[in-house]
Amino acid sequence: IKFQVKIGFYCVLCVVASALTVPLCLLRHGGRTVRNMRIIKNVVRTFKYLYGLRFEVKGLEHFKTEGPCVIVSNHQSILDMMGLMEILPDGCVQIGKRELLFTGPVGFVMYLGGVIFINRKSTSNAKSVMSGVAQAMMEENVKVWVYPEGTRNGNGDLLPFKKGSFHLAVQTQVPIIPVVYSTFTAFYNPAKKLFTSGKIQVEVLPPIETKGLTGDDVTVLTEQCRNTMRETFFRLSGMSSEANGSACPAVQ
Ligand SMILES: CCCCC/C=C\C/C=C\CCCCCCCC(=O)SCCNC(=O)CCNC(=O)[C@H](O)C(C)(C)COP(=O)(O)OP(=O)(O)OC[C@H]1O[C@@H](n2cnc3c(N)ncnc32)[C@H](O)[C@@H]1OP(=O)(O)O
Ligand SMILES: CCCCCCCC/C=C\CCCCCCCC(=O)OC[C@@H](O)COP(=O)(O)O
Repeated sequence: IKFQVKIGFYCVLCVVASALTVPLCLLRHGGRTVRNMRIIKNVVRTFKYLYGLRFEVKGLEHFKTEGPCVIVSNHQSILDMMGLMEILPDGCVQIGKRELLFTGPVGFVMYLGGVIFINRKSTSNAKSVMSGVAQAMMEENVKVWVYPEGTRNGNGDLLPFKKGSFHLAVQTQVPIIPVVYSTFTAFYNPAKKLFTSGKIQVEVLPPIETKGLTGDDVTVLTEQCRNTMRETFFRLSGMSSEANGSACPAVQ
């Protein structure tokens, strides 16, 4: 029951905070713009105190690169939104599934913040949205945050990566900046109905340059980036990776 109440409260909090933030965004900037993300970020960053969550962040200097880039990170839960806002650089929009647009005030505030919605059920639609993103990224100098696993995954490992964000980076020749969050399983586990306070280690990794790469390099690039993120994920989570690809808690 306590678990459901905490998650329920999180959803209510998101809805109420969004409903209050929508007028702020409209009054401040008049409509959809990535500049609203600053307002949203400041609101969301207060949520962690209600849940006793702490973020320990390393590598923020890697965000200091000027100009557009593609940020990729692991995706464990709807709670990731707090981790995202904890470190989100200015001028950065996220790619989200289209269904999120229809969540009332939450969808509206995402829209106002510039979130780009994709239809995951249609590869051709998702690809054409991504090529629009490529153009906007370069013309409007924005960064794009993508969850390359394409869905939430709380199983203590990373899912295979979708290639859309890597195509995007190669097509625009911008760097990829990986961000890794340690596993939530010690404090948040829906299967065990566990949701307590906890600490999350976050690491922003050095940019991966894509200058000179072509579409033919995307598969290798995707795999290399995933391997680096996976190693970091296990290290930050205090786990050791096994040769068969599964993960187990380190014996310490
Ligand atoms: C104030 C209070 C506020 C309260 C809170 C409210 C709001 C907070 C505000 C903001 C927070 C926002 C947070 C948003 C989080 C949202 C998280 C999500 O929704 S995650 C789910 C959606 N995201 C993704 O899916 C991204 C990752 N997916 C991809 O990149 C995919 O590749 C894809 C582009 C979606 C396409 O996927 P699909 O499954 O259809 O196809 P494949 O990936 O299998 O690709 C098939 C084939 O095509 C090639 N390909 C892919 N993309 C391209 C491309 N751009 N160009 C060329 N080719 C492409 C790919 O390589 C495959 O070919 P092959 O197998 O031969 O290699
Ligand atoms: C009028 C309709 C009202 C509906 C009320 C909706 C209530 C909104 C509830 C919770 C808000 C939490 C918003 C956090 C945003 C985080 C986005 C997120 O993490 O989405 C999950 C998505 O990445 C992957 O989805 P799947 O794992 O594939 O599934």
